[in-house]
Amino acid sequence: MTSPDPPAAAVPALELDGLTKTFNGTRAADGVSLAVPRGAMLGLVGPNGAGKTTSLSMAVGLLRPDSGTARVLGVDVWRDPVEAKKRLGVLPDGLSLPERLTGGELLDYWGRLRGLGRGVTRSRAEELLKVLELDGAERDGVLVAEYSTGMRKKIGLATALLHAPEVLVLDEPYEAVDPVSARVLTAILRRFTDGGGTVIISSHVMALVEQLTDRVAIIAEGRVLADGSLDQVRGVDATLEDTFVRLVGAREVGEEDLTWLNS
Ligand SMILES: Nc1ncnc2c1ncn2[C@@H]1O[C@H](COP(=O)(O)OP(=O)(O)OP(=O)(O)O)[C@@H](O)[C@H]1O
Repeated sequence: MTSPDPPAAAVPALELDGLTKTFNGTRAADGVSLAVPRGAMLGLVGPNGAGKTTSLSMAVGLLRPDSGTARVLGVDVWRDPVEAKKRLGVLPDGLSLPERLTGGELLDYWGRLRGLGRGVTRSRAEELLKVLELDGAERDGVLVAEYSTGMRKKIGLATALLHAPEVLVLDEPYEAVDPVSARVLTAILRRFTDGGGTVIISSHVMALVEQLTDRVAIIAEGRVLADGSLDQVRGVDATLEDTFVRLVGAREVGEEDLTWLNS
């Protein structure tokens, strides 16, 4: 007898099980397992080269794992990529976008790829450009090729949101974004989770993760070292940064290092 399917609400928004990836003998991800409940905002933190981008790329169908599975709302990303990707909005690391289009033209193109109607795409694109303060550039006919780093991040986010996904996976969404736009981004993400959506972001900024997210996972050398609610991971009287440094290990700059920098 097969066991009955779990109720829909009990199925995690994102479930990673034993994801592993080796590049040229280096284990970038070494059995990464995580379950992110629906409606949660999870911050994925870890030092440079910890395996965050590798894990997120495998989680969203951009990088094939050597082993392990990734499920979005119960749908296997690698077995049923079309169905899984309908539910996913992704801001990948180093996103490459068609360059010779304005932001509005890019969103129009993206809407077609996503199978959205013309009218829906146009009204959502207009709203996204306005909220993300890219409407001025649009009026001036600025091409994505001419966008600043922060503007590229914002238009990338707009492409991730356009089809109204249920799960957002954003690799360093706040990187290079000015403080005013960062507030807008936070408001969008909060509204998204308030409406039942789930957000996974990676970031190096511990204070931001502490302020924004309700769950956190710490990853180092391709392994998840801690995962849970903020209080579970850091305890009640430690900061996330303290916990991060304790788990990952501090590196000191010794007196004898870089002495040639002293004048
Ligand atoms: N395409 C690739 N080819 C070879 N090695 C890779 C590739 N992508 C990642 N790596 C290696 O895998 C490891 C994990 O890299 P990854 O980019 O996942 O780390 P990260 O946690 O996202 O780092 P950062 O915080 O610096 O962005 C690193 O050792 C990196 O050099």
